[in-house]
Amino acid sequence: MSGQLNLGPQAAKMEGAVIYLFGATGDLAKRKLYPALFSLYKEGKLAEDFAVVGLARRPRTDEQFRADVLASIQEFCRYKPDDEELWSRFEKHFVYMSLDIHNLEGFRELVALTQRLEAQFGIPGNRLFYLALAPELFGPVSFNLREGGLLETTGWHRLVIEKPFGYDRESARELNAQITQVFREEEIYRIDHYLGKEMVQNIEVIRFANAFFEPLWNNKHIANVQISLAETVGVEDRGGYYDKSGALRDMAQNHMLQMLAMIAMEPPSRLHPEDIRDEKVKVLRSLRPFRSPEEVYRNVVRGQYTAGTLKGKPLKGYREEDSVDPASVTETYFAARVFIDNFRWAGVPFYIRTGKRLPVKTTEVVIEFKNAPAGVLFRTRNELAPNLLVIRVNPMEGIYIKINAKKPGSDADIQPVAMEFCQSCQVGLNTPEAYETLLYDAIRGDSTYFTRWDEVDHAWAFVDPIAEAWRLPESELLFYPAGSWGPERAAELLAEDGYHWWPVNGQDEDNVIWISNTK
Ligand SMILES: NC(=O)C1=CN([C@@H]2O[C@H](COP(=O)(O)OP(=O)(O)OC[C@H]3O[C@@H](n4cnc5c(N)ncnc54)[C@H](OP(=O)(O)O)[C@@H]3O)[C@@H](O)[C@H]2O)C=CC1
Ligand SMILES: O=C1O[C@H](COP(=O)(O)O)[C@@H](O)[C@H](O)[C@H]1O
Repeated sequence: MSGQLNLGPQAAKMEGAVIYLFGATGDLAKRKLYPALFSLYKEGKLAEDFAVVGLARRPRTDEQFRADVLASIQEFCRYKPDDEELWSRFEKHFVYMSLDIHNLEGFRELVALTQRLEAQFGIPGNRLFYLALAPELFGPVSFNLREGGLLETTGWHRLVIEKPFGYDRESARELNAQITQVFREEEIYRIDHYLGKEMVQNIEVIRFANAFFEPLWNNKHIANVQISLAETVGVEDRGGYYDKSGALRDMAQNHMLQMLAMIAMEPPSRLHPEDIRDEKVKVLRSLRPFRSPEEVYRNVVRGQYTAGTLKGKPLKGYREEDSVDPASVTETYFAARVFIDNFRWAGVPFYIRTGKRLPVKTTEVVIEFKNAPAGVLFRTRNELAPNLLVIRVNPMEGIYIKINAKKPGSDADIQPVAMEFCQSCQVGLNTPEAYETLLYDAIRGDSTYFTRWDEVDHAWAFVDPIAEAWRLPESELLFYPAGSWGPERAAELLAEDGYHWWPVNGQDEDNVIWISNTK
């Protein structure tokens, strides 16, 4: 039922709803959620039958709240609110109520406000509860929504929750037990914003809508898979959260394993949310677990940035960042060699890495194919480069394939040629933001690109032994200067298997010829 892939007769239907934004004064609402709502409205994806109730403890009048929303859209939205008539229609849908989520009486008052909004905007009793709150508040909000009477409605009700979903498997299970006392699994939409990205959703299309990739998509033809999620930013003003989380929990447990699952899953029998998620779960269940701390140390790299420079600008080390423990051992870099123990992928290493304060901001997936049979043809020529399929997720979007071809005018010298489809160059960088896509899907009831509980549970099962091994005194934290590519050990991981990390972000070896819709 995905809007992106399956807009057929069974496409999810857009219905009006009251959207309750818990955490309305917070950073996420400001940077992502208000801009997403405005873009949806501007593009006509939200009609007039909706209302947004901003909820947080701070006092705000409706007017102040609307001014905050306007400021956030001016700063962060891909559309500017310069059409006054459109803006004045849009802002009327926003109201604010000061509410401490522990105050049950306040939830009862919210019922009265809801009824007024439903009547005013002709909303048929549908309610979307978006929790842009710290996870420890998810349980109490859920209980108070039920006890306060907000779930007694003639329409649907859905709960959208932010990451992190737990700190480890046990805490995730506790959290899930709390919210499932109130909401059914199919009413819970767990956000992983990477699943809302155009090119992550495009993985399915590239794989399943092209005849020539899928037959090669296995251990007979693929040598290794590399997933890089590099960031130039440090921890910014989120040091308090990040120092307790680290790259493993912040990025690997969710975004990286989700991308890995999309690359590795079997074709689903239908493009139905449950069928797709069933296939992803099978991948996560097949991840080879690290059975001892030694296995973790052999296959996983844990790094932290020290002071360095990026584009000539001096940068502090992680331990000097605001709200970070000066003796912190939290990792800002994570890399691992991972295997999927199933028939399709047996023996194929998946190398995954993520880090803060790396030289470029980029998310890319490289599929490296096995070489043509060695020594049969062209053995006297220069060494052949392997074929690559590269999926560029973020911020540039597109794909390229790298093949070998004869160097024109030469004596049949062979050179690599990269053929690129740069999607963002063609449509501009104005593709929908992940949060736009996901909010739209949640309102339409399309859960394809939200993580189901069993996915989260299996991801924690894989990650927990790594975190446990890192707690032992013999675990080594490697340091890398800000602005570098991370600890050298991450390169050794691949070198041990005869591979190397392919350059990302369109950088490449000098001898590659580019054929691109950009150049
Ligand atoms: N910011 C980001 O980029 C990302 C955030 N997330 C997740 O989103 C969630 C929110 O993050 P973020 O916006 O950054 O956090 P902030 O700390 O900026 O905002 C928290 C919000 O919660 C409200 N709040 C806190 N306690 C209560 C309470 N008892 N009753 C009612 N409201 C309360 C605060 O408002 P007030 O103080 O007025 O009550 C504020 O609006 C977290 O789970 C985070 O991990 C996930 C990915 C990215
Ligand atoms: O979830 C998170 O993602 C961001 C990176 O997201 P992107 O869309 O900008 O690639 C990361 O900076 C943050 O630490 C993490 O919580």
